[in-house]
Amino acid sequence: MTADPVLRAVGLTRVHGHGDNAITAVDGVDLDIPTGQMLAVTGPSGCGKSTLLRLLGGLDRPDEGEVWLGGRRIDLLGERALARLRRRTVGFVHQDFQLMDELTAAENVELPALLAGDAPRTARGRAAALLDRVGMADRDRHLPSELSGGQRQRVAIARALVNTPLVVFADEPTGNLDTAATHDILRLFADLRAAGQTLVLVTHDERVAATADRVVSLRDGVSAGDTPLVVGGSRLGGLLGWER
Ligand SMILES: Nc1ncnc2c1ncn2[C@@H]1O[C@H](COP(=O)(O)OP(=O)(O)OP(=O)(O)O)[C@@H](O)[C@H]1O
Repeated sequence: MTADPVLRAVGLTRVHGHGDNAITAVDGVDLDIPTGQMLAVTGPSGCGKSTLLRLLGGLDRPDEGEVWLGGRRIDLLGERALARLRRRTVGFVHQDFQLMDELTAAENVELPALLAGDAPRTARGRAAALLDRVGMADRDRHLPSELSGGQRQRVAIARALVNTPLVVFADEPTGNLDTAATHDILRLFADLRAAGQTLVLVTHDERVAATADRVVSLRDGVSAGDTPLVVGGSRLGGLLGWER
């Protein structure tokens, strides 16, 4: 067991459906994720990766087991308390970006800060700084429809960061991107990790998994392997073509 993990799962189990249609998507998973770790969850289609991610991020509740985030048990919280905690401590990045079509890039990033109670000016300032950080400062007034896939994903990452979450979760964040855009997003995740951000990614792309500190493989909802990779070293630098 890791000392003081930022995220901990104990005996996590989630069954979808009922009776004959019941599927145990996640089956007794234990996981400790220390602050600053970049963890990749891999495995074949349907093995439970997304379900596990949603449980860890408080978007879904386990049928059995516990989820601890920032030292707090979250699976027993009521809906409102969980939503409030999620807003402040969790950032989510989806494969299909899930930006609001009618809002500009800047407004998309500001929105979670406003919902969390920040003053409009504060939210605007935070959004501007984050769009700059992800290389999108010059596109802040564009609508999502006016951006490429990679640019949309960068906006989605800025949005995930706006409330300085304890953990950023990403579900196949490069699944809809071409090679060049994938490379940009991986570089951005590597920068976040270097800045101490804890990241949990779901991917079936081995190139993406290879940029993580640690890879957990799932098979039929069960952890089938847990591989620590070289941390902060040549493996990541070599893959991205740059030295840390
Ligand atoms: N809401 C749901 N209702 C019923 N079954 C579900 C639901 N969500 C997921 N499942 C089932 O649970 C299992 C795990 O699904 P999950 O989406 O977590 O897998 P995954 O590894 O992320 O798959 P993929 O790589 O294809 O996205 C699958 O058999 C899936 O069909």
